[in-house]
Amino acid sequence: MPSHAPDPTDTLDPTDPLARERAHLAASRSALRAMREEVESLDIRDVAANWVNAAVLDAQIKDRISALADLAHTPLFFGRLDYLHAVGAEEAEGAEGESFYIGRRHVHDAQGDPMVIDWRAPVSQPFYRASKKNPLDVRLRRRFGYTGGDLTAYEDEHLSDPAESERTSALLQAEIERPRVGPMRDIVATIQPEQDEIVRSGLGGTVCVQGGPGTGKTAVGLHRVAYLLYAHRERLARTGTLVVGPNASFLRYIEQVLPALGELEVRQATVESLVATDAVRVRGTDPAPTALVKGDARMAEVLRRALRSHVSMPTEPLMVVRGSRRWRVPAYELEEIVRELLGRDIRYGAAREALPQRIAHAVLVRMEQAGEAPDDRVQDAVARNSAVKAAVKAVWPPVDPARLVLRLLSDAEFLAEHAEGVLTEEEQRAVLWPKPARSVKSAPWSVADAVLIDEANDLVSRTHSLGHVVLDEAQDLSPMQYRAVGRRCSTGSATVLGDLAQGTTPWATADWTEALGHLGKPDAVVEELTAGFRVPREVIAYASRLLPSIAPGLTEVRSVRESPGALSVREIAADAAGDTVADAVLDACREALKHEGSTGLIAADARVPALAAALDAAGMPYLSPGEETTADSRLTLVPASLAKGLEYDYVVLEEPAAVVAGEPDERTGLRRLYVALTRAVSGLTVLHAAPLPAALAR
Ligand SMILES: Nc1ncnc2c1ncn2[C@@H]1O[C@H](COP(=O)(O)OP(=O)(O)OP(=O)(O)O)[C@@H](O)[C@H]1O
Repeated sequence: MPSHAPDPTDTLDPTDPLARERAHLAASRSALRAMREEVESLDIRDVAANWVNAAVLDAQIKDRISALADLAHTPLFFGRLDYLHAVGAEEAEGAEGESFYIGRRHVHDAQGDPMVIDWRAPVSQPFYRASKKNPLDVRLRRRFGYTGGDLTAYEDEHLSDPAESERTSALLQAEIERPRVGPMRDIVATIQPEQDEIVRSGLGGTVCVQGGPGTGKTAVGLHRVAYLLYAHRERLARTGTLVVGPNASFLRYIEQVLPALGELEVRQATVESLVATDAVRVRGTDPAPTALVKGDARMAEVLRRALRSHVSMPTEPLMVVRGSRRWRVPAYELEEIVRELLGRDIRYGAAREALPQRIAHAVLVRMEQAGEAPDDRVQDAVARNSAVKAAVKAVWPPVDPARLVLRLLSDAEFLAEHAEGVLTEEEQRAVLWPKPARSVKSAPWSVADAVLIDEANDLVSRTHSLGHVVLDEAQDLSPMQYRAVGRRCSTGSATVLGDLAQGTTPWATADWTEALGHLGKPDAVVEELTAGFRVPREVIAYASRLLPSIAPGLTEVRSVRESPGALSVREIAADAAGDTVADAVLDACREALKHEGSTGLIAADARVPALAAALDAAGMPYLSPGEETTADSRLTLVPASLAKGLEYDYVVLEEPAAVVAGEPDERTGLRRLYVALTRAVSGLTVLHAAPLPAALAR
């Protein structure tokens, strides 16, 4: 596969391929400008009937204008495909194949002919999937290399030429090796075949991706939403899409990927923010054993029972007076109605709303039997009759979900009544608050409690389901949290991304099939990604020493990085307090900062204040995780608990033993360490004064 470097003189030669490609780039850019100008010049005064329409249209136009922006540093196209035959034509027809430029968005000329094809279009797919073994009718695949915004190189693969051997692409490799500054970026130019299969899998099915650190799970998930939005734009615009990530700093890190792909409407949230309500303020924390029980799926059954216990069987007949007549519905018949509603798979609130009409219907039957001919209006009126209302209130009272949970966590008897046979006595004691709470407002709600309230909410009235949800770092969710996410895609589909070896919660997922059951998607397909794009060979080999202790049986990541990576493990002297000497840490950071790109200083959460003070004292500015690295500010101080999902060119990891000790048990500690060890793109320096954990020291 020949690579072509630029020759400044040949830009003038129209027969030179690079010059021609540059000319196509220039022409595409002006075509894009023309498309943007056309939208900008739209006058909506005549078409918008009222100000609401006008505002909506105006917002859509603004979005469209920003989607049509030509970003100086994002190349308009990154590849070209020359087909052997016309797309869709029979090969025998011998029609000359067309050539297509593949880019982030569609660009057409004044005649409407395509200049650049969206990477998500069907004709673009072979750019990602075609190989020498299966050329997919592609004669030539060309990748473009850019320096700044300038097209400076290209690389050809003649996929249908048996004489040309298959080699890895230097441009692709260069893209993978490129140092990181700033937030996460898209990978449209270099999506790999196994990733593309996940990205383009249909909207109907849920896909779960197990993949080690840096295998591109997050990237794949985000590109899948972009793909689905392209392929099912109308449906998803109606139903909505959502990306769920572990914390706010992670969401900030990934937030620019979808807008860069032209998708501005995807909501991003944490599970906590999803279940948050105005009435319930989270300010409490649970000890691990409590959180473990509260996050257990059996809590859903306890809630269901507790809620249904509010329904009581009618013991009195109902008497409805209309005009001079009285209509009597006996208790046994009311009971039948209630039992029928209880037996149906409808929400508590929906059943409560249906009940007056059912009772009214029973009254109407009696009216008909007496020779009257009541119509629907009469039935409505009976349903609104005060006696009916009172009966409904007595039999099927309204329930406030937060109050229901409050009572379960405060009232040992009420809990025992509904947890009988579901939770052990010890488990019941674990979930009860030490002191009963008086009101929803003052209760010490925890994150796990908010999830319980969300479950109760859904039992009362169905949660709105979106069209597609991407769930990242899924391995850390409790069963109850999976359920919370699952009800937000109950009629849609999901992309579940995670790594069992990186689970650091006491309830971390041990098995994807079980987790997918909690999500309500038991039929989801589980795919595995094993090619590692982030972590260089030596570094991943070092981190993988932990795998047998933290997730036996998982496949080790195979780094596709060319660079072996700089790995340095240094023992340093401890100070009087037994801590690593801050000077050594600062020196290692200075050393790392000599390289291009970002540096992350990762340490046990408890060590962060001391390190922050040392950095301040040394006059070294630093960022918090998720804050954007810039050319001037490239050092981030990262508490180990926030490192998940993030990456830095160079990582200085302070005191592995402290990272392990920061967690309640050793396995979780080693998993936390595994996460910290796998954040580096180019180099990792491990500094320790305490002995290294045995699994690592091996
Ligand atoms: N096909 C690809 N081409 C170029 N870069 C890629 C590709 N796939 C992934 N990467 C890069 O590899 C890095 C790791 O990707 P990503 O964060 O998606 O991995 P992950 O599996 O979610 O990792 P973790 O388990 O640590 O959260 C990112 O910088 C991403 O851009």
